[in-house]
Order: sequence, then C-alpha cells, then structure tokens
Amino acid sequence: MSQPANVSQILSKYSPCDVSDGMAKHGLDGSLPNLLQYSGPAATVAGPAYTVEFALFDDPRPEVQYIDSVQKGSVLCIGLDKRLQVSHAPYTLVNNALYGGLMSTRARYLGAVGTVVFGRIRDVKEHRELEYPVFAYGTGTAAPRPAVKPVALNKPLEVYVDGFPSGAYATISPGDTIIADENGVVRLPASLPQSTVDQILDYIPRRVRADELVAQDILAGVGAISAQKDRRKGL
Ligand SMILES: O=C([O-])CC(=O)C(=O)O
Ligand code: NI
Repeated sequence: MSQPANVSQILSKYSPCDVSDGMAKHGLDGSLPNLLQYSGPAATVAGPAYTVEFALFDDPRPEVQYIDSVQKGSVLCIGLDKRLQVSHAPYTLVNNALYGGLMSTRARYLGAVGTVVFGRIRDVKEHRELEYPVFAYGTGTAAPRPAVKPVALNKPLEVYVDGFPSGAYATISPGDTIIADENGVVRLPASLPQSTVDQILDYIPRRVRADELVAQDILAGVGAISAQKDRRKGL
C-alpha cells in the first residue's frame, strides 16, 4: 500500500527537513542518514519507494531483473543484504558500484523521479547530464558484477541506521513515501494512520511559515531563542 499520490505531490513542495520536523512532532524519526546527492536539480524528490535488494553473487536466491519494471513516479531504492552493511563510514562492505548511468537512463525514461542507493554508484557525469536525482553513500568504479546481484524486488528493505544510544534497522516498505534533497533522505511510512499523515501535512506549512517569521525577527535584531519561542508558540 502506498500513500495517496497527492502526499508525494504535496511533500515535493517542501524539504526533507520540513518533513522531519513534521514527523518529530509525532515522536517519529524517518531519517535515512548518510546519503549524499550526486546529481539532479536543487529540488525536492518525493515518491513511493520501489525497493530492490542486492546480495553477494553466491547468495542462494536467484538473480532478479528490476530496472525494466521501475514504476512511474516512484523513487527507486537500492539496498544491500544486512550482512553487507556496516554502522560506520562508508556504511557498506561492497566496493563495487550497485548502480550506474545506464540504469538511471532507463529509470528516468520509465518516469521514476529519483534513485536512492544505500551503497556506491558510478558514472556520476551521466546522472548529472540526465539531470536525474541520484543519492548514495559513495562512489565506486567497478560494476556490480561479479560481486553482487539483485535478489529481491518490491520487498521490505532493511537499512542499518546508526544512532544514539544504539543503532537499529529502518525497514523501507514498498510504497513508503521517500522525500530527498541535498540535505538527505527521509521516509514517511505507508503504514502510518491517515489521521497522522493529515496532521503532519497540516503542520508542515504552518511550521515553515513560523520559521520564515523567526528569520525575519532575527534579521530585525530579535534574539533567536525568543523569536523561535514566540513564533512557534501554539504550533
Ligand atoms: O553496468 C552496470 O550494471 C552499472 C552501470 O555502470 C550502468 O548502469 O551504467
Ligand atoms: Ni555504466
């Protein structure tokens, strides 16, 4: 199940920081940290996750094809088997790139709005020339083969999220809304009750407006703490 399409449409007008603020109001943290934007315009990407898991080439699961069935409007999310993830930089044990320019060419042709790779990518110039947004932990020069292969398609993806006091796995389910820009990537789970999603969508523009007023106050010489307290009152 995905969030309704208009959730992505609405959230594409805001930044992942605004979405994080809206989720924090409900005690939620959807951050998927450590991802950098390598290509695409300075705009927000938002869409339902289309998930792909890569594993070692000798994994007993058969290889699957994923790139020709990428769904229009989706954010292609490529992750790694849990055993290939590490809690510290570079967050992956795999030096090979999982994803390259030809994959972006196809994903963009099929109408995907962006790609998030919890691993390495290559062909940075090609993603940039396509003006197609790609986010990743890092870059690599080698192709996925013969190190790794895609083994699961549109199944929940477990991504290790380091944090205090201890790390945990974030499970990205197909259809979760992924929101990304140069600040990073956040996930709004499709499993959230509609009333919570409605409250988050209601809060975000009010919070953005309040912070614009805080900025004006600060420029006019008001102290930041008092401006924040005043403008965010009752939010
Ligand atoms: O060869 C691959 O699978 C990855 C790659 O470089 C591309 O998609 O252009
Ligand atoms: Ni390539």
